[in-house]
Amino acid sequence: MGKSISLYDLPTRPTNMDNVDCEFPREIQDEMSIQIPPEDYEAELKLNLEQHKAFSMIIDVIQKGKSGIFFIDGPGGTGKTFLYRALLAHLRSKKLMAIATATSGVAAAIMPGGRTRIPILRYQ
Ligand SMILES: Nc1ncnc2c1ncn2[C@@H]1O[C@H](COP(=O)(O)OP(=O)(O)OP(=O)(O)O)[C@@H](O)[C@H]1O
Repeated sequence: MGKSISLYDLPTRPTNMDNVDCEFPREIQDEMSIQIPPEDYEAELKLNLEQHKAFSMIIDVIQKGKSGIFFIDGPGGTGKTFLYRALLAHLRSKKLMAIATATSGVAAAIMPGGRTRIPILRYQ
């Protein structure tokens, strides 16, 4: 009681949140305003051979406008998240929508814009 909400280090409220005339619903605006960490742009240049192969395969399918499901597997610490971050940065830098979801909050938190639920899929 009596404390300011600003003391709780919460994410800042998007400035366009009240713009009801905006072309896109709030969830989509939120996705489009995700900040890409500079190191995630650089991750694309640092991918190892296997990461690069997966990266190219996935981006190629997207660029061709095809659909696909990819399963990335590997022992802990082998760079799966590193690859996801490179993919997210690449797609978002091209103004494409890339929704990062995970089944646990911890897993979601290690990806920029990661979330455990996807209300955005209500929109078509
Ligand atoms: N190509 C790379 N170049 C530089 N560092 C990398 C590369 N790939 C992975 N790393 C680093 O290796 C560490 C482990 O990678 P990452 O967290 O992506 O592994 P993971 O497969 O997702 O692990 P886990 O399954 O345990 O979550 C991280 O510090 C990451 O930054």
